Amino acid sequence: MMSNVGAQQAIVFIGGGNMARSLIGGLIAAGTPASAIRVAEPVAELRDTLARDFGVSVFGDAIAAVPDTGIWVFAVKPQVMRTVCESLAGHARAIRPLAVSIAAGITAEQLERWLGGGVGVVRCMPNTPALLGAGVTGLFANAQVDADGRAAAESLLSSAGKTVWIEDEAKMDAVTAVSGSGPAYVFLLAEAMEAAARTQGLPDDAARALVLQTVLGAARMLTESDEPPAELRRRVTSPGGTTQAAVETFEAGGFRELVAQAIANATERGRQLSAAND
Ligand SMILES: NC(=O)C1=CN([C@@H]2O[C@H](COP(=O)(O)OP(=O)(O)OC[C@H]3O[C@@H](n4cnc5c(N)ncnc54)[C@H](O)[C@@H]3O)[C@@H](O)[C@H]2O)C=CC1
Ligand SMILES: O=C(O)[C@@H]1CCC=N1
Repeated sequence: MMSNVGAQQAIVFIGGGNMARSLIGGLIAAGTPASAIRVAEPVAELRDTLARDFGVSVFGDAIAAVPDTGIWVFAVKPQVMRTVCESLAGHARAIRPLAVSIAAGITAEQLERWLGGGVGVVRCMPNTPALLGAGVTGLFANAQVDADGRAAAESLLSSAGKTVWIEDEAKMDAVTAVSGSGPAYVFLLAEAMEAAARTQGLPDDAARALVLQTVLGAARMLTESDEPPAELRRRVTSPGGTTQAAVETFEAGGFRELVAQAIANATERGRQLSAAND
């Protein structure tokens, strides 16, 4: 979907790190003019790269960057969010921006309070495939956000991939644990499969090519066929064959319970990030 955010109001990213870079890349690729995007980032090297790669305006300090902007995207770590928001509260009262946060754990109530109250907040959780326009983002809007604000946030994040609105904010920590962190689980599986392939004597480059294309092919089957994962798995698994030997090993080792526990722990860490940084 084409982004039309840039045509309406300037966007400022507060924090120009990894996720901001992914989102900015997505916005530019979707047609948002670079002139509509500003980035406040204290690290000079990151500022220079963003300006060079995307042509966006860069600032060392958020206070200098926010005037005349309609959308503030908070892309700093949860640990610094309170300080950053409080430093902008005066400007938030004057400008009444739409505040969009991508920070794990930090709640819309916290963001609104730190910004001085009466601010529309959309709490989002994107993921790194945003860099390729292949991400997915969960979004939650507080009561101050009107239909136009929802549309603006959705347009912004849809440059990064698919969007899913979450009506119960308490579930945003689960979104973070499933899709925000999720790419890392797939990368971990790929790492483990590559190492195992080498253990079985495959050369490094062959191990890598076999694993990467298997992950890509399986992801495409998951998303391009109508079959559920269990059915796709069943079709690979010949009775008494090689896949059965592997899958039985996973099951015996508690693979499903381990995944459930990992996602439960990640969800709980989101809650802790909120409490610890209040
Ligand atoms: N990395 C990921 O896969 C995802 C990260 N997130 C969230 O995105 C946020 C950013 O994460 P990353 O991009 O990975 O971290 P990062 O560390 O790459 O980026 C954060 C940036 O904020 C800058 N910063 C620090 N203080 C600042 C200030 N006062 N004003 C402006 N900028 C300031 C830092 O210099 C840094 O470049 C976090 O809150 C994280 O929870 C959300 C979804 C996925
Ligand atoms: O690990 C984290 O806390 C962030 C949020 C989701 C992905 N990275």
